[in-house]
Amino acid sequence: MGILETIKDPLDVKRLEAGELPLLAEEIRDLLVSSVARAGGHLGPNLGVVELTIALHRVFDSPRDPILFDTGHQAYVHKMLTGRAGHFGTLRQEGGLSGYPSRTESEHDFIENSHASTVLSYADGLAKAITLRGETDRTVVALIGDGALTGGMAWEALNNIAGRKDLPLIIVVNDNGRSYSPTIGGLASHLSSLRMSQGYEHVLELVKNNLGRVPLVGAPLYDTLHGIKKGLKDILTPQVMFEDLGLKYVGPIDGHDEGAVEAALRRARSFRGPVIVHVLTRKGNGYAHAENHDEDCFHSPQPFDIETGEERPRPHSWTNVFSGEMVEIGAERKDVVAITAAMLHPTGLAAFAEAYPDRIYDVGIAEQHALTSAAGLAMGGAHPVVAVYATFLNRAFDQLLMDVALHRQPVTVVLDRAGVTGDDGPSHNGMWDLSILQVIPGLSVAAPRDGARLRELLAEAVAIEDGPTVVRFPKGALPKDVEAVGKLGGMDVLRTGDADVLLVAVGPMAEICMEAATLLDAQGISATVVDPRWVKPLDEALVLAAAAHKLVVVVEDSGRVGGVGDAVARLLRDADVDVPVRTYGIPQRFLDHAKRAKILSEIGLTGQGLARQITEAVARRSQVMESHPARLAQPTD
Ligand SMILES: Cc1ncc(C[n+]2csc(CCOP(=O)(O)OP(=O)(O)O)c2C)c(N)n1
Ligand SMILES: CC(=O)[C@@H](O)[C@H](O)COP(=O)(O)O
Ligand SMILES: [Mg+2]
Repeated sequence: MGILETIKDPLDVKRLEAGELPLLAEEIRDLLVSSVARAGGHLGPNLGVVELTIALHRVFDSPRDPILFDTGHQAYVHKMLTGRAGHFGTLRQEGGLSGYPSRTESEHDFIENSHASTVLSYADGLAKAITLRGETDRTVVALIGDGALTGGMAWEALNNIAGRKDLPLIIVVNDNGRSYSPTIGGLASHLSSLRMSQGYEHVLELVKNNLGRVPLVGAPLYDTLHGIKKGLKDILTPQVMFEDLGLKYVGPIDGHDEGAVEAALRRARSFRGPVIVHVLTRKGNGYAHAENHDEDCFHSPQPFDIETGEERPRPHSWTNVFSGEMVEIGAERKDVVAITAAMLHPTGLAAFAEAYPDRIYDVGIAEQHALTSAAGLAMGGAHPVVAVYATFLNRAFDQLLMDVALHRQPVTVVLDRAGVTGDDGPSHNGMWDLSILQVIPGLSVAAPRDGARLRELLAEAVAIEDGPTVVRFPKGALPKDVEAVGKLGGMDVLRTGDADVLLVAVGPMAEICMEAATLLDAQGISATVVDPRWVKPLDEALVLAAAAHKLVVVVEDSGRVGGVGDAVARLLRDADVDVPVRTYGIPQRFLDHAKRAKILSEIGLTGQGLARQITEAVARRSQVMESHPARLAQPTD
């Protein structure tokens, strides 16, 4: 029986002899590789924190000492050491282990939000609460990556934490030099200068070979080293930088030397005040295909072959089309520049970056900065294209509203992963943008239904110079192109029917609307299908189309509250067109992780599901009309 199988609780980790830990680490790595090879998930980040997480659970007493993870994608080892190793066969499966911390899974898990750069704020609050309650024997531990440390919230929190010498808080900076790609910016250069300098290698060698293993003498010698390090300040700037902030700094520590990490953590805990422990790790450590994976060290691979490291091929995706179109646009429009928030490859901007290296900006995990910097670029005569995952735009809402739209700046925001994403759980679904964007004056929003329309609408968006535009599309494989059979104002008519139902298909929902229309024929219900293309502002032609039908159905891959359906209902009400509007979309709740297709099916966003719901709506409508012939003002569904 392996060691890992015996770990039911962090106490079991504490009981192990130091000599057993390398074998435990090996078993953990084996389980990480086999689990992610089967189901996909975050391999590189978790391989990099094996020794670090073992040390955390040997030094601190989770959950009394809360151990918090920024973003949470690197918490698989934490899950294994808190009794869940046996569940990794269900990783990221519906009803199985979440790929992020989950409060319902374990008392050892605290933060479920996968949006980066939040952990220090949680830690600040938790540490204040503990202090207020006089629980002096507790310590809050926050693990933050070097990438997450480029996010503004992290510095807001650091500023607050530095002002409180009494907070029992240990900040572990997991510095592997990468987000997906190498981390950018001034902070990263600080950290990387440390890693690259000769003097640092000497310092690390000293730390690695002497202090970590000398329990009694280690601490004073460590202080001496710190003193010496002051003399090397041109080399060890992070210490200076953090200490200038008023924060104690311990490090840099070799994050794959479990003993050294343990010693550093114990030392940091003895300070009883906010301390930064700077740990150097390697993303993908221990699995060569991840270590040597140029793009992102197997940050979040598809299922793959363990022997060869070959990932399951990814289907031709919306992102691929966006990537190619951006290169085309970049050739024609020298004013077009692109901005990524540390996700150059995942958002498809790598090809643009290669073609136009002086017109790409990677701002780090800093979406707020990305949007306001884009406003500045636009004021300077550029047309920026900011590519982010839809859910991460939430963080930059005020910047889009007050820095971009208020000044009517021609910025194009491209939202990848719009709609249900699935595997990454509730905080990753792009189900908010069509609601929050409705309130932004002067902003136009396009939702392409297929690859051909993505190319067209992206070109239209970057041609709009009197205000901001948004183009949104979902995760995953492209559907077949659906050609229009006519036009209605600026809208595409995809199918003409009689007066029964007007189906308004938002973006990729066109595919299931066409399927539903065919199924409705069999029920004797005739549906017209239109694709608005631009869902904000809505096309006035929609009013006339609606007036000619008995029921309007809007289908959107976004939260129903305040989305396109509500906008259509408002448009018709304002035009005194008294036709009932039904909206089918994502229920306004946090969706548990599961495969995208499974979630869409469960919430009725399939051809069959739609046909069934519309049939029921038409039947309800008929009953109402029979029993109350006077048309009742119909609120939206
Ligand atoms: C606000 C936000 N933007 C983007 C992402 C996407 N994302 C997930 S992990 C990651 C990289 C994190 O890098 P780092 O903090 O260094 O952790 P590592 O993966 O290196 O352990 C990014 C950009 C996110 N989760 N949250
Ligand atoms: C943790 C995080 O935010 C990303 O790594 C996310 O898991 C990427 O998901 P995709 O697979 O959709 O790129
Ligand atoms: Mg990193």
